Amino acid sequence: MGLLLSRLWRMFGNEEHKLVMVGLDNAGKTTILYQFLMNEVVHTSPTIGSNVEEVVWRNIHFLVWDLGGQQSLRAAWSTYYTNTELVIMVIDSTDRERLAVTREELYRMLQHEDLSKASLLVYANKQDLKGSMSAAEISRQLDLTSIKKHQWHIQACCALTGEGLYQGLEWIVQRIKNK
Ligand SMILES: Nc1nc2c(ncn2[C@@H]2O[C@H](COP(=O)(O)OP(=O)(O)OP(=O)(O)O)[C@@H](O)[C@H]2O)c(=O)[nH]1
Ligand SMILES: [Mg+2]
Repeated sequence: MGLLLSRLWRMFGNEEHKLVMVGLDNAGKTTILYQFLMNEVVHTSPTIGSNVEEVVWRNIHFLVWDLGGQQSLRAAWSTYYTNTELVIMVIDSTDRERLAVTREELYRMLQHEDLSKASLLVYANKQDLKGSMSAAEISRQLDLTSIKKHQWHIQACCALTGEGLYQGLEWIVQRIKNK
C-alpha cells in the first residue's frame, strides 16, 4: 500500500526534489536559477547566503537552492546538504585559473555523507564566450570519470540564451524516473 501510494504521489507530480546549486562566485548560478523560473536573464549581484525557488519542469517539482559561491561562503554549503537528491555544480568555462579550486570544492562536497546518494550535474556555463573550455576539457581537468559513487553528467550551456540548460534538466529527470 505504501509503495502504491508513493507511486500515485509521484504520478501526480506532488513530490518535491531538493536540488542544491553550487560553484564558484561568478559562475552563473543565480542567472541559471532565474532562467529556469522565468525564462529570462535577470540582472544579478553576488549572492550572499542563498536564493531558493520552486521550479516545475515536466510536472516535476524541484526546490532549488542557489548558494553564494564566494570563498568566505563556501564553508556554509554543507549546511544545505540534508535531504539533497541532486547537486548542480556550475562552472564558468572561461575561468581556467580557478578550475583547480573548483575541483577541490567538488571532491570535498562529494565526500559529505549527506550527499552520499545525490546525483551530480555539472554545467560548463558561458559557452558563448571566446576561449571557453569545452565540456570534454573540463571533464578531463576535473577527472570526472574517477567519480564512481555518484551518478554524474556534464552539460555545456549558456545561461544567457538558455542553450543546454534544459538538456541538463532532462538528464536529472531521467535519474529521478529511474529511481
Ligand atoms: N557571457 C555570459 N555571461 C554569463 C553567463 N551566465 C552568467 N553570466 C554572467 O556572469 C555574471 C555572474 O552571474 P551570477 O549568476 O550572478 O553568478 P553566481 O554564480 O550566482 O555568483 P555568486 O552569487 O557570487 O556565487 C553575471 O554578470 C551574469 O550575467 C553565460 O552563460 N554567458
Ligand atoms: Mg548568485
